[in-house]
Amino acid sequence: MTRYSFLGPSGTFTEAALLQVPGAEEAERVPASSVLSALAMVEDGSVDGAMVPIENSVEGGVTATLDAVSVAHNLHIVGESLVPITFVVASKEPMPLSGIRSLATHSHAWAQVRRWTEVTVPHAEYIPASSTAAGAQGLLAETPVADAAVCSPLVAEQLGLHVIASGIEDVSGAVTRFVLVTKPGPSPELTGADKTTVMIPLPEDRPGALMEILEHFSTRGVNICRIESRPTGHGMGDYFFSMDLEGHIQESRVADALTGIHRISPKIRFLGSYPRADRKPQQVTRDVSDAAFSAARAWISSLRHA
Ligand SMILES: O=C(O)C(=O)Cc1ccccc1
Repeated sequence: MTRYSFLGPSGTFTEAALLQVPGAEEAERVPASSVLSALAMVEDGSVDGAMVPIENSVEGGVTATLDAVSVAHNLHIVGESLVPITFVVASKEPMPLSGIRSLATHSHAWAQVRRWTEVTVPHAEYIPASSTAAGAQGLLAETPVADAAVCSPLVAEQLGLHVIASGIEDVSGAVTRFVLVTKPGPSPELTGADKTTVMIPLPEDRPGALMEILEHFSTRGVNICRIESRPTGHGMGDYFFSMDLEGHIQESRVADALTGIHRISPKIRFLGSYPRADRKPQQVTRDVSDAAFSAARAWISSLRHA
């Protein structure tokens, strides 16, 4: 039976993301207490894959995931899921908002309700929890971790908690993007609506290196849908770029752009090509189509072998 780890316990947004994976409902789902331990289970072979948050439409990248996946040499992204995020405030017994002195939740959730909490419960202390579901569960412990929790409506319902306020997110319509990570292997097949994730170390002492890298994508019509710089941890000013591109490594324009970038940044790492969660088909202009690339290659080859 397939085994997947995820940021648990049951009822997290990450589990909702995992449940979008075909077959995950029947698979064994192994809760982990952190993103890093979910990924470690993939590395040590105790699970086949891990679902972890990577990017939020309001807060940006999830640095723990970006860094872990980019730096590890034995992890590969094979899929993505998008989960709409909405939060409630829940407590064990009914209570007025004015009575809340402490709120337990995950740091990403806290970051997304800061304005609401500042205005509505300004004196409430933030009690960090390893996930929104863990924070909610903590209310039922013999010594409750907090007066109330910020969690999903589903967790509040599953645990029989009282919902004191709902829709408390500062920006409505927020979505979190999660990735399914496995050990390295062949990428899922080309669907025509795919993404590719790469990690590109910025070469030192090369003025204009970032511009040169971006030009390779630009001239081949490869759209960048996420770009983030992260410190390598090896010294001040030493950075890598984490990027998502539209397209699949099996498409010439993507492969050709990465071939060009390899000459500028030989330590570039390919982290996977996988189907887009929104299935939005790729519009490829004629001059960067696979057919255009193979016609160009055939032409050069005919010149070299004449
Ligand atoms: O704590 C959770 O439920 C998670 O899955 C992490 C998270 C928290 C807030 C928004 C998105 C993901």
